[in-house]
Amino acid sequence: MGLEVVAANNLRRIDRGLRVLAPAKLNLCLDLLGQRADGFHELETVMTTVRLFDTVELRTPDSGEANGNADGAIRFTAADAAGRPLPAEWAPSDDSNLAVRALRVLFEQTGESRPAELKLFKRIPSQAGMGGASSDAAAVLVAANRLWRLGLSTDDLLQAAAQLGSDVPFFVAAIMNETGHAAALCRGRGERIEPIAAPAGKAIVIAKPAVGLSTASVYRSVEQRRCDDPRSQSVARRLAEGDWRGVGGEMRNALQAAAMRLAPELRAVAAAMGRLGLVAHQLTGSGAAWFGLCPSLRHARHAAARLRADHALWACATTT
Ligand SMILES: C[C@](O)(CO)[C@H](O)COP(=O)(O)OP(=O)(O)OC[C@H]1O[C@@H](n2ccc(N)nc2=O)[C@H](O)[C@@H]1O
Ligand SMILES: Nc1ncnc2c1ncn2[C@@H]1O[C@H](COP(=O)(O)OP(=O)(O)OP(=O)(O)O)[C@@H](O)[C@H]1O
Repeated sequence: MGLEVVAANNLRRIDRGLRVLAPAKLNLCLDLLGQRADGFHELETVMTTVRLFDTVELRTPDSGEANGNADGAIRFTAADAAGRPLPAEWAPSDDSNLAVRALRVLFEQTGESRPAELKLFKRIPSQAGMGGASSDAAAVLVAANRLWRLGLSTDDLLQAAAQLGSDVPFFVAAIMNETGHAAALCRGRGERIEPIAAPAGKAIVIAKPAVGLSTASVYRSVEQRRCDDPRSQSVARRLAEGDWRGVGGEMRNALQAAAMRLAPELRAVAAAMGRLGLVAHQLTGSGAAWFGLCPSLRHARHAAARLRADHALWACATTT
């Protein structure tokens, strides 16, 4: 069977299965509204997907291979974009990978398990605040539901997603979108999503130092757990209007100071971004990636090339 569009350009039928593009996200604004009794933080954050993707392939094993692949058995492999074995610091290549855990959560929720072949190709850097693991998990939930016609509603999928992580529901909503692109104002732990009808195609440069940051450690190190002047709602309005300079004028990230204390390397990244003529720049999520809004894609490409050549950073130019 050849490639055939199933429902959207980010979800395609492949032999015995589905291939899904799992996008990265950036937090254009992140406000903390206090710490909750369960230890999590109440958030208001504006998230957008960007056109940098991991690829998830989910298949029903060939009947010839079914031997030893019992009902519910998951054969999982993880690789880089070129199909080479994944370095351990990128993501686990065993059952602890969030993509595998997503399949198990779905099997538990539906009471139905299937033999499955799951392949993950990573491009999104890890411990970057770009939601790579969360997006992979969301891609698995959407793919499994479609492939095996499990009949879960969007609400069921969002509920399964919230069990896997605070960012996972945002990605389920994004991947279920026609275009695979989404922006949203997210509240609660991050799982309450209010979509923003934002124009796509805005240019961005992203850079990450070699160091990664653990999300839990960054939240633990925050000094001010409630923002005096939350800006996410205003950034969401600017984004809906396509006002990139307006977004740049108001955006901020309440986790940035804590991330910079834990990874002092970020000072050099911020300084390098500051010399590139960007509209605005800041940390995404809990880091360690840093991004800048650019006046054009050409500008973003030039900026990424300089960040790679002059500062030896992982860097890419992309769009929302
Ligand atoms: C930094 C962000 O990516 C911004 O979008 C998210 O807030 C983090 O989302 P995530 O990686 O899906 O996070 P989870 O896996 O749910 O939580 C990881 C850890 O981050 C902390 N955490 C996360 C979300 C939240 N609203 N408050 C928190 O304090 C908790 O210590 C938690 O144990
Ligand atoms: N599919 C996966 N991809 C990447 N990391 C994974 C995956 N599954 C589990 N992990 C583990 O989760 C950790 C953090 O994941 P990830 O890179 O998505 O976090 P992050 O960039 O901080 O994203 P977030 O914005 O959600 O906080 C990694 O260090 C890795 O050990």
